[in-house]
Amino acid sequence: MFSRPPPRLRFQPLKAGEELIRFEHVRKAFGSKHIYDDVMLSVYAGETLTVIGGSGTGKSVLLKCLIGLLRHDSGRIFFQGQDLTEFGEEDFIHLRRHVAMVFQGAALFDSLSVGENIAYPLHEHFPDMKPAQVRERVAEKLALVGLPGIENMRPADLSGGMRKRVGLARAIATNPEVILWDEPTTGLDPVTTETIDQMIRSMQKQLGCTSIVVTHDMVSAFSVSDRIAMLANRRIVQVGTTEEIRRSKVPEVRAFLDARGQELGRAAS
Ligand SMILES: Nc1ncnc2c1ncn2[C@@H]1O[C@H](COP(=O)(O)OP(=O)(O)OP(=O)(O)O)[C@@H](O)[C@H]1O
Repeated sequence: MFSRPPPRLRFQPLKAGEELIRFEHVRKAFGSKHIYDDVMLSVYAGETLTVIGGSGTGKSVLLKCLIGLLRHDSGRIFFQGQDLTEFGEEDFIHLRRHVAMVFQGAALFDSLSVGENIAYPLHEHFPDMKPAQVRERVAEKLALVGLPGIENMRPADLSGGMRKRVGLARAIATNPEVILWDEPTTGLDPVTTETIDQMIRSMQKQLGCTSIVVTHDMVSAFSVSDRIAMLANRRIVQVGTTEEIRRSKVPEVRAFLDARGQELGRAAS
């Protein structure tokens, strides 16, 4: 009988503040288009780190390389000291039970109900889970994102904000320790944006999750982050606390913030 090899990932419970993820001299190109020449970045357990940068600088690609949806060309990506460069697809499937991604646009399956969408990763990662346990887990996660009892609705009937929250409920169904947020507030109105920002913060406070957020919404970035890293010129040009970034003299960061000064001014007024 075919048997799966044992997962390579040895996952240990996290201690807040310990280095959890490290990008070391990571390079990535698509054909002749160089995305990263030398990306260096550490992420610490329990923090919310936001990656900012202009359009097309490779913010989403960074998240995808971390969970094996894309492979980097050289350099190393470590997760709890384990080198993901050596991981195969089976290992990444196991990793994605611990590191879940909330996709831009939620990426729900329109042919499935909300409940079936949230149950999907449970079937993938816990095939022996009993139907009653699955139903209970789905209900628990929907309640956590403030949408109790909508299991039977269809994704097509949901507002943009609701879709994002269902996408979050699906991402956290397996109780992951790390949540990756790809443009969580893009295309949302200010009130819904504030709700999603609160969700990011509450995942950290209530569940102790580590979050990596990718956004070009600087109001959200300053609101949710412990630290901010900026991607420009194919590398991380600065990483620091929100205050350090606000007062940054790094030219790429300054230019990025100044271009968004109006947006930030509006949020402050
Ligand atoms: N699978 C792929 N094949 C080829 N090119 C890709 C692929 N994925 C991303 N790219 C390219 O890599 C670059 C970085 O993409 P990425 O989505 O990470 O940008 P981003 O910084 O998240 O931008 P945005 O803020 O506009 O979403 C873009 O030029 C994109 O077209």
